[in-house]
Amino acid sequence: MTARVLVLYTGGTIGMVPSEQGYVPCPGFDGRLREELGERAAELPEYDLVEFDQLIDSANLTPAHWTRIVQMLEKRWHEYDGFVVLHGTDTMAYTASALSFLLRGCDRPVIITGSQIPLSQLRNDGVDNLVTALLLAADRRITEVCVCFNGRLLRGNRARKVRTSGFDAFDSPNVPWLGQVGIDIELQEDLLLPPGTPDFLQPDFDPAAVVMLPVFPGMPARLLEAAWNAPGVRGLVLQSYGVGNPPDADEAWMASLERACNQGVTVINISQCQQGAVCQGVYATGAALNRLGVVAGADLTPEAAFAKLHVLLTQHREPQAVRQALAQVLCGEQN
Ligand SMILES: NC(=O)C[C@H](N)C(=O)O
Repeated sequence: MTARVLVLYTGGTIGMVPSEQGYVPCPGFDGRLREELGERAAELPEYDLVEFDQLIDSANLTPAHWTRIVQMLEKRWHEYDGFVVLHGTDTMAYTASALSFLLRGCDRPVIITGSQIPLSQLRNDGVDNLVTALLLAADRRITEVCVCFNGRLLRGNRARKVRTSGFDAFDSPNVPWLGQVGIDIELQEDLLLPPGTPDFLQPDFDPAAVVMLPVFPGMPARLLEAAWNAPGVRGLVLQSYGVGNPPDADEAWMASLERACNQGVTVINISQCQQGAVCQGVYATGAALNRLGVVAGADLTPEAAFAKLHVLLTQHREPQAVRQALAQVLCGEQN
């Protein structure tokens, strides 16, 4: 029996066409793709393609789009062996992270891809990325959300966009790739997550619930205050220095952070470094955060920390419960 794959086109460069203002998403991707693939389509897994009613440049992504994607997949989950989500690269890592937390108990491949140059252009990376994604979406050894780009298979919640214009735009700086595509498709089977039993979440996200802030030298306390004290904010992703160090000598700044924690805002601390983990306590500056109840975000990427906090805030009301859940490893997102 041949595998059947559902492709969901959400927008992004892969299906864009030129306009006077630059590239814009364009409906009718299925027809353009089948024309491009021609007879080669017969060698691929059988696929159906559905698209968002409103295609987006992924710069316009909001958390509501994550729920929309889950709804569209969930409705057809048992009709297909695997799924490809075509997405813009700008916020692909956010969506890959969010889907990994929302598609709880995932038991088949969900491969997210896109491209740096549209399929409509002579020289493009869209065809290759899509063909590889289709083949991987038919591989039942994969039972998790992955990003596939330029021959790399990455855990979705570990992936980051690391280049603006190179075809090798995605990497997972803190963990090895799950697979590599050269002459052969090589999967690191020992690294893949085991299948679960689907129990998907389709939350009604409050887009205002989470803010993310990098610390910078001389950052005024009032900026921190304005961020966490804005209406609706229940979570703050703080991107501190090195192994998780904030400017603890700034009393007003630390007092603001303490007020945030005391007023029920869940704060997770991650590093501005590309690689490595937060360890609050190596330095006295970082140890100050332990006293306030700031969650140490281990080696989470900013995208995964943001998405994890958003999802957990829809599941738990009590800040203490959110903090406890944040510290757990849910689907390979942190060590
Ligand atoms: N390469 C891309 O897909 C970039 C585009 N702006 C997007 O994220 O939708």
